[in-house]
Amino acid sequence: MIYTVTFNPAIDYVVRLDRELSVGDVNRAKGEDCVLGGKGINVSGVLAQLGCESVALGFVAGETGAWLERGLAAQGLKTDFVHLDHGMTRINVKIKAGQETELNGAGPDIPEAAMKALEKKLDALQKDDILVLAGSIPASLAQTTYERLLARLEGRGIRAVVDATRDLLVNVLPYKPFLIKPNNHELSEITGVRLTNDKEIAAAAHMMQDKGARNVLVSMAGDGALLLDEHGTVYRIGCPRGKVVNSVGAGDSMVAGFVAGYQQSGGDYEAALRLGTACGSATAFSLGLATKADIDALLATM
Ligand SMILES: Nc1ncnc2c1ncn2[C@@H]1O[C@H](COP(=O)(O)OP(=O)(O)OP(=O)(O)O)[C@@H](O)[C@H]1O
Ligand SMILES: O=P(O)(O)OC[C@@]1(O)O[C@H](CO)[C@@H](O)[C@@H]1O
Repeated sequence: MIYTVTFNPAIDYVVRLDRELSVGDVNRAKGEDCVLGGKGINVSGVLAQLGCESVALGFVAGETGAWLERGLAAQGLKTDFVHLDHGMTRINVKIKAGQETELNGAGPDIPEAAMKALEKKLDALQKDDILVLAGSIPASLAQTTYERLLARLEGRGIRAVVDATRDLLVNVLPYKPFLIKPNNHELSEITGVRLTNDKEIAAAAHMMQDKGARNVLVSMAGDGALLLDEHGTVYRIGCPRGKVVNSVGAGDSMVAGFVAGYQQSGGDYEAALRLGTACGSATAFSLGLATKADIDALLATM
């Protein structure tokens, strides 16, 4: 089974402007949509499109949390959230003007009792299960939070996939995650190296592998992705063509496609990278997350 964990789910309020955002003025929207989000939840959504069952874990709070939970159930997703007594699941504002601007909330505090409730759920994981830890954590939690979960699960044969930034990601490396997926900017920030070409990106991916990551998938938005697999092979893939509508969730879709592709191909990394790319790009070319039809249509062109 695949489990995703979203510490900080969100309702994504996507606002479209027909001009550039004018900071400090009243901006009138051309239209708006609400999309259920948060990185792990997005991974679960795309996995479902690909025919892979998953359970979305994490924390929800307040009326927005209840709305999110109902919406996911209506989409047929399995969830098993810890309910927080205080605060509300955040609403993240995504402004689609000439450029994309995002305003992500801090999210509700997660008390120790709620952390323990999540750990109890994770204790039920079995050998060969996949655990996806994706996205930010509320400011009240330590940057060792993902590390704490992997330390508890160590030695149980669970494959961890981690999509996070800075210390939250770096701290899990000693626990040998199956996959990490930084984008090129995040990788540059972590390694402290300016990355200007594939050779430099591959070298930075090797640095992450030396620290413990088994597979390193570096996404580069419209420039595609580079994979350094656990055997030391580097794969480079470009993007299929299309019109970018909303790239929010493209990285999560790539993670979902990679995991599904890996499982469905019996461990073929090239196939995993191809499906990951099709999913990432199909989401970038859609308003919300990619559907199976969108993904299949792009795969046929690759
Ligand atoms: N502009 C684009 N055109 C085509 N494909 C794209 C574009 N942006 C993203 N993608 C696809 O999605 C994948 C992941 O994108 P990206 O590198 O932006 O991830 P990310 O930074 O984690 O994104 P996010 O945080 O918005 O989910 C890319 O490797 C590519 O396949
Ligand atoms: O604040 P985080 O947790 O880093 O990112 C949250 C978020 O931007 O990630 C998803 C897209 O990847 C959105 O659905 C959501 O709003």
